[in-house]
Formats: sequence, C-alpha cells, structure tokens
Amino acid sequence: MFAPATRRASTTLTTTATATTATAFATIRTLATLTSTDQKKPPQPTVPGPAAEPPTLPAALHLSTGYTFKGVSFGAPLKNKKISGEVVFTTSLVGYTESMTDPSYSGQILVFTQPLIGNYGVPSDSARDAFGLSKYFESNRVQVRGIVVNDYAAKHSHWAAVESLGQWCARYGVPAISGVDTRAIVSLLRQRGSTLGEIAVAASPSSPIPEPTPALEIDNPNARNLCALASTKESYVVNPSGDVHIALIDCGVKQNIIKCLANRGAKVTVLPWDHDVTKDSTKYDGVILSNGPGDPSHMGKTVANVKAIMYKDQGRIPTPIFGICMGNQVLGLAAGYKTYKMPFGNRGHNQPCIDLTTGKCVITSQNHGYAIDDSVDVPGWMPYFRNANDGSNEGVRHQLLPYSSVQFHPEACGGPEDTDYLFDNFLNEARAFKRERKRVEPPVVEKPKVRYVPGVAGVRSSVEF
Ligand SMILES: NC(=O)CC[C@H](N)C(=O)O
Repeated sequence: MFAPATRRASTTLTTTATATTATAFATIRTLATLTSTDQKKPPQPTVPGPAAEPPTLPAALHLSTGYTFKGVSFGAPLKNKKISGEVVFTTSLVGYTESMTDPSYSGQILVFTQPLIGNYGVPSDSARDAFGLSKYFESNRVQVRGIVVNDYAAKHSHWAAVESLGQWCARYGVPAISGVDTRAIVSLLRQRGSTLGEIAVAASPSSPIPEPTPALEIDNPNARNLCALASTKESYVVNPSGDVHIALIDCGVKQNIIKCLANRGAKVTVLPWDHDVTKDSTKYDGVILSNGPGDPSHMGKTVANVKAIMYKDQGRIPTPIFGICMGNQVLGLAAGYKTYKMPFGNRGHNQPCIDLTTGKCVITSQNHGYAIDDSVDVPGWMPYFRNANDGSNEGVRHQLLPYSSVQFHPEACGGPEDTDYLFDNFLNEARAFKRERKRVEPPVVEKPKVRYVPGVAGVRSSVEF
C-alpha cells in the first residue's frame, strides 16, 4: 500500500547513475538520510480520490442467527454484492470517524446505538500533524467492514468537514445501511452473543436485495491473525529527537497512542507485531504493546517475545512494559493468565472502571470482545482495574516490577481522557529506567537466581534496583 522511503531512494540512485557527479553525490546523501533507522518516517497513505454522494439503494443487514433488517444503503454501492463480518455495537455518542478508522475494528460490522450518525461529516484524510501522523484519524484508512445506523444525517455541518459520511464510506468501498431498528439489533446481539452477519445492497433502486448466505458459510474474521494484517510491515520512528526511547509493538496501533507518547517528549520506534526487541542492539527505555483486532490466541509470537523481555530482565533493572487492550491480553497471556471471548464485548466511551490500587472510578473508552480471566491468581501479578458494570477484568500488573496493562484505551480518541495519566506513569518509569541504566552501565549481567516461570506458585523474579 505504501511505497517505502528506502525503495524510492534506491530507484532514484539507479536512475541517476549517469548524471553529473554532483547530482550523484546529492542522491547518495539523500539515500543515506532515508536509510538511517532514525529517519524512517511514518508511512503515508494512498488516499482514494473524491466520490460523489452515493446513491440510495435498498439494502439489508442479515444476521447469522436468521434475522434480516431491511433499510437503505448510504455508503459504497456494493452493486448486488454482500460484505460479511462480526456484527458488534458501540454505545459511543460521538467519534464515528475515530472508531471507524481504529484498526481494532477490522473484520467487524459496527452498529451505532446513537440514533443520529453523520451530522458533523468527515474531516480530511490527507491532513497530517507535526509528527507526520494522520491529523484526525486513528489509522490511514476506514477499518470497519461496514456500518449500521438508525438515522443517517443527509446534511452535515462542521468547520473541519470536507465530505459526508456516505462519500467517505464510498471512497473506501465500505457499505453503510440506515433506516433499521438498531435497538432491536442490539437486543439480539446481547441475547445471542457474538454474531456474524452481512450487509447486502441491491444493484439498483428497483432490483432485489441479495439473499443471506447460509450461517455456516459466513467468513469468521476472528479465525485469522488480524493483528498481523493490521501491523506495520516496516519499522518507523516518530519524534526522533525525543529524550526517552520507546519500542512500540504495533498489533494495529491507534495513532493517538503514538501521539500520546510523542507529545510527552518520547521518541517512538514503531515495530511489527512479531518483532523481538531482545535481539536488537538498540536500547529501548520502555516497551508499549498496542491495541489490535481479533482473537489474542493468534498472538503466540508476541506473547513469546514479551516473555523473552521479562526473562532477559532477570537480575537487571527491568524494562518498563505497558499494554493497551490487545496489549493487555498479550501481557496477561505472557504472565500466565488465560483469555476468553466475552458474550458481546464492551464498546463505547462510557465504561466505568475501578482502579483497584486506589479505589477510584474512571470513565473509559473501550472496544474489545475478548478479556483476561483473572479468576485464577497468577503469582507475582494482580488485577489492576475492574469494570464497574460487568465486573470483567480491565487490566493486570506485576506486584513489584514495572509491567502493567489496561483493557481500555487511555489514549481515548474518541472518549474521555480520565486515564491519560497512565502515559505519564509509564514514561516516568521509562525515564527512571534510563537514568538507572546509565548509572550502572555497563550493565551487571548476572545469571538469574530464580528462573522466571509465570503461573507457577511461589516463584518470582529476583531483580536489583
Ligand atoms: N481494541 C483492542 O485492542 C481489541 C482487542 C481484541 N481484538 C478484542 O476484541 O478484545
């Protein structure tokens, strides 16, 4: 999708081989700049061109449980085709552009419980911030498979809007249906649990809507490793002059996680989901495990890499690790917890959670269908937050070491910013780690006195501070 900077530079070098010496030197300098790890910039998107307001066509949402909801299409005209996905609902009132570009939603058809959607349009997808990241969105494209709304606002108004929600969906080939009873759909999703479904759109205003696919033949996106598809393929650096260097394991990262770190002065190297930082010569001052789509049981490689960091930290100053959402599930699995699929998940910007270390309640932004099962204790670890609505686990932390994670999204976008202090806490730990490591360098490499085996009673790591 993106032309890597290094490949572009190599082509330039080849084609200028016969040019003047001065030009060749200039090109070599460019190549050297672009291939230096620190200069690899965030990939820039290929933005599809403008689209006309899509036609209103007969459409339906077919659920694998046998229900069909008929409405009208206002997004990509599928021309007698269907798209399928896991049908999930969000209780968020605003933030449809942020949710729809959140890679954690890839493979999903998103139902909005807020009845009126589209009233403030969509801002520019080519606008970039000072770090070269998308100014308004959580990734470089629309990630949801399709959207379902009760009432689509045919007219929009906002100072930043450049197009309507329908036009935006059409440009990215994403179907959208309105005029359906979203309260009834959500009731069914809550009763029946996780449900696959399809959006079907007629070819013309007078043609029939395509019939549902038999339930067992509908593709289940969660059967695949969606994080591998959502992750960056090549590493890149954001805010190269930052004072503290964070390795971000990208399982489908939301842009605002990177921004929350870079805005607090961190240099962030974004790495593919299966990257093993223990093999790098680069010294990172902390590791972030990002959010990401799908089932955490596909994340065995990332879990093994996190275990490798914790094992390598035995007898040393431990590297701070902080996980968010999928990152929480990955850290939990590395610690020795199990994960499970929730009946219908928690998605919205109004989920109350109790910080178990202080007893304080915070309102959080969430988007997950899986959770950590903390009913069985893991020695050395403890639950960190708990959902005040359904009692589900909302995070875990090590009792002594700077390893922690949360199931919700402290970066919000959309949603409340009650928990963005967690980025301050993590970066404080990363800066303390950097100072301590500098003080004792070269590091005292000691054989671990106690081997770290997560989940085995009575065993915990020995660490020197
Ligand atoms: N936002 C996320 O990272 C979601 C994690 C995981 N895909 C889940 O649904 O539970």
